[in-house]
Amino acid sequence: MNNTPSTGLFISFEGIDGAGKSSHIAALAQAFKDAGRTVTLTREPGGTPLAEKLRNLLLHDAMDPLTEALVAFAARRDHLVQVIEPALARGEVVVSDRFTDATFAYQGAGRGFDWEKLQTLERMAQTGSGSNAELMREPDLTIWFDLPAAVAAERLAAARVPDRFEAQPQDFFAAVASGYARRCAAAPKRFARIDAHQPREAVWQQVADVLQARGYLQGVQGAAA
Ligand SMILES: Nc1ncnc2c1ncn2[C@@H]1O[C@H](COP(=O)(O)OP(=O)(O)O)[C@@H](O)[C@H]1O
Ligand SMILES: Cc1cn([C@H]2C[C@H](O)[C@@H](COP(=O)(O)OP(=O)(O)O)O2)c(=O)[nH]c1=O
Repeated sequence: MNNTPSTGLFISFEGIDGAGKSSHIAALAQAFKDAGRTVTLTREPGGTPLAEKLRNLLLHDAMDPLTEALVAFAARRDHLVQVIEPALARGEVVVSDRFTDATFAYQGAGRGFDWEKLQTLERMAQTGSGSNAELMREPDLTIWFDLPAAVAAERLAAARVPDRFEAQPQDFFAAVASGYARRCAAAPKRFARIDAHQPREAVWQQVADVLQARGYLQGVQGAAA
């Protein structure tokens, strides 16, 4: 039964590489579908043909930190205009694997790029992307998977061939994690911190509890595979 409101809802998932996001994003999308909502499941960098090309550059070509930030925000702008805003205007649930907090965490805290300049770019890229010219679009909820960098490294070593970011040393990911903590402290209402250093079922339960507590989804069943 669908008794959730049919206004658009924008949820982002964040965390260092290997934090365990991917294991839960599809399950959350399915839970919304089971509740009768239409879901747009997407990711950053990416989500449109142009942004996927920019993703490929970002993940594989060396570039300086400003270029990296500009490429990330260029991809984000296209993603917002082409996909996220239209879906929200249709009343859908948009679930994005990463959004702007990743740029603050990776390019800001990780690469050391100036935080205030990122805030300027954030305002430029995320304002006026939809019908409201004044609105700076942000997620309604950001689910942050917090995991020590050493644990994420162990998980990834067993899992996949690293890309340009995943190949970074553990110190880089400790810095990235501190960037997420800083963004969380600055926007405590938008952020929900998940203790990702738990078995999958316990992590899923925390995600379900957050959605229930915020009134976005009632009686969430089942754990991620
Ligand atoms: N709670 C967990 N405990 C142990 N391993 C996990 C857990 N969640 C995910 N993993 C494993 O860790 C690796 C990284 O998970 P993944 O979901 O791809 O992370 P992310 O999408 O955040 O980079 C995968 O091999 C996955 O199977
Ligand atoms: C959105 C975004 C991601 N990234 C990085 C984080 C990740 O290492 C990488 C891609 O993210 P992700 O899709 O999580 O990688 P994977 O599919 O391999 O799990 O891009 C940035 O550096 N800046 C950004 O703005």
